Amino acid sequence: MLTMPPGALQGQRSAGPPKVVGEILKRGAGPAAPSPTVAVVEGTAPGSVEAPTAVRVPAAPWCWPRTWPPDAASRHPALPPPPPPPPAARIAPEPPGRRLLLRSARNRSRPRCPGKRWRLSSAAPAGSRSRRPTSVVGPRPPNVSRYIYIQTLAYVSKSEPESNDSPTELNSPDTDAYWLVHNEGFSPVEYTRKKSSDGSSKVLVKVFGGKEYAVDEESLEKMNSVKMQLTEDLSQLNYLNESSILNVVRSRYTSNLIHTYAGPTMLVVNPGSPLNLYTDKVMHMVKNLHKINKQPPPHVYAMAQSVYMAAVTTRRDQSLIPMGCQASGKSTSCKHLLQYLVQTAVSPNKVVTLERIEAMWTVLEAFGNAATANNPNATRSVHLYSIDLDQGGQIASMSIQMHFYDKWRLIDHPPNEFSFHVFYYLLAGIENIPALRKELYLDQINDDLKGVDKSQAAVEFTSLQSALMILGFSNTELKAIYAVLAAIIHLSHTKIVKKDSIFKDKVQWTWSNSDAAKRAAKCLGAGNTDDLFSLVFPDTEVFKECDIGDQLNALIVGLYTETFNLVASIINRKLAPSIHSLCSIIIPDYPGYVVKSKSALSMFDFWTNYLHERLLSSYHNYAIVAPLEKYKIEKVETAASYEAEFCAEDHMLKLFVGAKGAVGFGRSPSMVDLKPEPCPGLLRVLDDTAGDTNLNDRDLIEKIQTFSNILKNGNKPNEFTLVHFRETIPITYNINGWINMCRDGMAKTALALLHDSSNIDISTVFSKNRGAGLTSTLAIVDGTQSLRRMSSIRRATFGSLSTAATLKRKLTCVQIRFAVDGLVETLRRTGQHFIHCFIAQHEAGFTNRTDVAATRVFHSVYKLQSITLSPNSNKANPEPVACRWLRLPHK
Ligand SMILES: Nc1ncnc2c1ncn2[C@@H]1O[C@H](COP(=O)(O)OP(=O)(O)OP(=O)(O)O)[C@@H](O)[C@H]1O
Repeated sequence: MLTMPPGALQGQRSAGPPKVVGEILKRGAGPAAPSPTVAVVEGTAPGSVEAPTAVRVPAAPWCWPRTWPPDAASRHPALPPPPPPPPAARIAPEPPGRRLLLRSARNRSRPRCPGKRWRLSSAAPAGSRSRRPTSVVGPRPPNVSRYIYIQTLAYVSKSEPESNDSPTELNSPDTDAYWLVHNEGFSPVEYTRKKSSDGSSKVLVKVFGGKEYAVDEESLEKMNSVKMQLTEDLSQLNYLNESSILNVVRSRYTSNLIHTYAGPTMLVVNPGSPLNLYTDKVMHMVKNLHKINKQPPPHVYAMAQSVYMAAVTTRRDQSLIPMGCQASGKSTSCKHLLQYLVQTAVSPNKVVTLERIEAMWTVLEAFGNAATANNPNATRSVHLYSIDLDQGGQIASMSIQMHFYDKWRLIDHPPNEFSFHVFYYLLAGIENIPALRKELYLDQINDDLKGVDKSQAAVEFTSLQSALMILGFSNTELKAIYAVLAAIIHLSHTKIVKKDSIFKDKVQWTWSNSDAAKRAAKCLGAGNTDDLFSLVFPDTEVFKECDIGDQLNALIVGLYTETFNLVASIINRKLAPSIHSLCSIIIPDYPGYVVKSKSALSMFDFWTNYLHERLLSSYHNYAIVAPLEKYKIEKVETAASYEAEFCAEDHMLKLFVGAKGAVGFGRSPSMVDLKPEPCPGLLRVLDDTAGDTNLNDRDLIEKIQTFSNILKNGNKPNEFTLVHFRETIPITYNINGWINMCRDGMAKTALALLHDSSNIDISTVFSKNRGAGLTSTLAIVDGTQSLRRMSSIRRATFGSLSTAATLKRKLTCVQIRFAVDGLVETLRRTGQHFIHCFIAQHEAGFTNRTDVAATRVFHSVYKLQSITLSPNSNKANPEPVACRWLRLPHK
């Protein structure tokens, strides 16, 4: 279980930049540096990037056309097109009053637009080109130091985006430039003239300084002025299309500007290596800009500040939800958000301090993170951080909820991946504590750290220990936790095998490695090996041969789950005293989804993707459905096609939860309904199959295969494919062992074993702790203000266990469904704010269309929001470009 290939731990914390991004950075990033071939893609993890057919991009943006692939002409054979229809203005200009109304609504929910605000308050005469009289910032407030004030002024002057509302600019020759979208990416071209000789719809475009091509008009996207290249807010773009959005994000990224506003949400591109962006100075700057009523440039700190202000002014719970694939930077963003909040809303009682937050992070990473193929420090558990604010807007307390984690990783994991960090830390670090090592019999384990950077792991163990001390773990608690971890390590060295028996008709079982079993029994305080065996398998006759091994695995999982629960509950004890709080800021951190993987994905990835689907649905509702509803009420005209394209039914959610369950997703509670339904969802099929003890994996795949036509069979008989995220990312799952994983037989046994342990430390600590062991799958740690307010999770999980569904509810799969429902419902009740995290993929051309699935998902939202909400929408032709991505075939 714990064996690691060489170099396993070497890359963890000190991993440096992911390979791909590292290569980009090596080429040099900065305004003066040549633009690297970078497309911003979400969904391709660094480790799994396949180098696409790269489009070579010269240094200056205006030379990009040379990258046009040689076979482009054959793909777009030159045919004379008919004259183009004038681009239809899809959105009627808003009446002035209504526009104001909309803008004010937008301003409430998002950071203010600096340019607009400045022009409104400017004393400059009409038509003046002077951009910034100092009066805009106003006199220095008494509480702002002169130094900071001057610095801030200088910063504001630099960060002011280029003015883009002058009609002359909009009609500049720049606007004759287009992006030509092709299979390899997008290239800037000059629109020349229509070809109509053969009556086809092809148009002639000229690559800057190069050849002419006849292309479909549909493949052209209007280019924005070059001045908008580094715009801070995508909604400020005059022409919103996928190429322009990617071009801005890409250009900003190469200038080390990794944050970009996109209406009320924010995009963050993972720089891959630490940038000097998260310093105290930046934090002060964001705070000071806020004090002088000025919108800070895009930054996660700015996002945290606006969410904090929303919580304080509305007294309503707010949430900040990072979204993205594996290694896209979600956890890093969460850390920075927490860091800013803790330093801004200083806890008066000193309960929540930066030191404790960092310690909490270290502990949770050790227990809940693991090295995967895509990320050496991948989050493998779902957490919800809740910061509770008091009447004065200061932090009263903080709590974490741990929802579910990749417990199956304890038993088995892909060959190039590892188990949870804590095991390696313990094995390496305990070498420096010989007495404890001997006490836990870990001196007899010598192969688990083969190839591991032991010194690095030992350093991590030291910091884990100091973090545990900071969080108030007592010596007894530490000893109990280490003992259970050591027992898990010993149990992983043994199996259950058949024993030679004198009774021919009776099968007898024993430990394959009785020494390891003995050590485990001693660590757990469970007597000798026979005692442990009879505790785990009270009646071996009822077990089938294949189930015996599963019982042992389930015991290991049960023990680790209880330990993880205990850790979470002790952290909460320290950070969440019973103090009255008014509202909370909630930040979820959860594993990212995997887009490209060499092997089919596991059940945990299935659940993670389900969670992502649900959050994407919430986001979709927040960003598209809700604004459209508002327009309807306010009788603002919008393009009908938007509704058709964006508000279409979400087939994937319907597939997951059935037609009935999918109704009202994102807007109304959608707790799992266990009553029979004619068209049950995929999750129900899983529950039903796992609930029937006579069925196995083969039955499950049979049921799945006859389930729906949008669900495709994988390459192998035990695989199936789902096209996730609004039908953009196909993901293949391998269902081997799913049914056993769903049946959680040993949770109670593990808890009972710990409670009845003859090891006083273990029995005291585990029976004393209330939060531990409520269920084996999720730890709902009780007792804090925010949790009392957000009772949905507890109700969903523990309510009415006497119904006929009780049995089913004990299944792991049902518990995870409840956990996801509860989590999404908790977030739904708050004011939601989203941060989209992305990975830059080098050598992807300007964008590899087949890889930008998530980009397709997110940009459409900005297109809609920006065009309908942007003050620019009636100044130039906004030319909403049809969403081709919806029609692109998957490769
Ligand atoms: N803003 C940033 N600045 C510097 N490095 C970053 C930033 N964001 C992410 N990284 C780096 O990228 C790597 C992956 O980040 P992180 O673990 O936060 O991703 P994640 O989305 O949480 O991944 P997973 O879903 O696998 O948990 C880390 O090594 C981290 O240091």
